[in-house]
Amino acid sequence: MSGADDGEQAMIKIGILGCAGRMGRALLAEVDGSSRALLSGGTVRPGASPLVHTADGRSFADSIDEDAAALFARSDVLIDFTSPKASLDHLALACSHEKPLVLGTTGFTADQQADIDDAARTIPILQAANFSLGISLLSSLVRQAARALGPEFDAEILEMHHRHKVDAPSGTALALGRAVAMGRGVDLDEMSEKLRDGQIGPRVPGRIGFATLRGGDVVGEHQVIFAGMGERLVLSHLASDRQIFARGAVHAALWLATRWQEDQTPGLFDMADVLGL
Ligand SMILES: NC(=O)C1=CN([C@@H]2O[C@H](COP(=O)(O)OP(=O)(O)OC[C@H]3O[C@@H](n4cnc5c(N)ncnc54)[C@H](OP(=O)(O)O)[C@@H]3O)[C@@H](O)[C@H]2O)C=CC1
Ligand SMILES: O=C(O)C1=N[C@H](C(=O)O)C[C@H](O)C1
Repeated sequence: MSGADDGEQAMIKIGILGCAGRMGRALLAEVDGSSRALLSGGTVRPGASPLVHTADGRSFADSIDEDAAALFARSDVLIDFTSPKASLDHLALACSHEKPLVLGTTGFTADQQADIDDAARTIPILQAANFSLGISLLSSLVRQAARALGPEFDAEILEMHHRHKVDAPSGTALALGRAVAMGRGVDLDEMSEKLRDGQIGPRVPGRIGFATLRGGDVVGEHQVIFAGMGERLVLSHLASDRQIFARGAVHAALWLATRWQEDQTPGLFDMADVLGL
């Protein structure tokens, strides 16, 4: 593809960190099928096989290995859906190579999140706990509902995911909790209630409750319940195909890389920035 003089956009080279995982494989398929992106390669954990198969039967082995630094060097933008520890290593590489990073990993501690916020002063980072279009819209609806209903309506957030998920509550549930807190003008850390067991007493007014379910192959389901006296408002999102997250992440990577090529300014962005919400 040429580019500049015929008005076409240049292809963006995307590297996939942790490309053998559930999301990594979905991302390989998505980048491979994109008309705007070239796959610059992927990483696997040291010692793991570099041969990766996607759900639709495609096989990838070229430029897949354990050398994350080399992948950073040959990519315009990197996408990371791994684990908090691996993501922090990748964050350091993104800073030293001055490359934009799309972060989909969830389950960061407050200290790890502070490191991400710091790095965003040097490079552009797009972080989202959920790359689906539906959740981006749901977050703004939840904020609006929380503002309109006030704390007299008890807010409870319920999520269910597949049996392999290792963090709880899900990053999306926490983001929806932040949307409730923002709508009410309170701090989620002060108001959240994540554990209930035994003689817990009546519900404390104003708290934002979380409940976690795990099982089978559930891709990702979230409900935000506003329970009042005599009525309940239930807002929900059901993901039935993991590919929606990969599609959103690749769209975000193209947006972030283009932005970086145009103005070289760092910052921490989310899907609302990409979608213009
Ligand atoms: N933001 C969003 O829209 C979404 C976010 N997620 C989040 O993405 C993350 C990953 O989820 P999922 O794909 O289901 O998990 P998986 O466990 O299937 O995938 C993670 C992959 O990362 C690999 N990995 C870990 N460390 C390294 C490393 N240092 N170098 C290279 N590869 C590494 C793992 O390898 P190994 O198996 O050898 O350990 C594994 O293949 C989770 O935090 C999840 O919550 C998931 C879906 C959507
Ligand atoms: O681990 C998953 O699978 C998912 N994780 C994300 C989260 O923690 O919110 C997003 C999605 O629901 C799938």
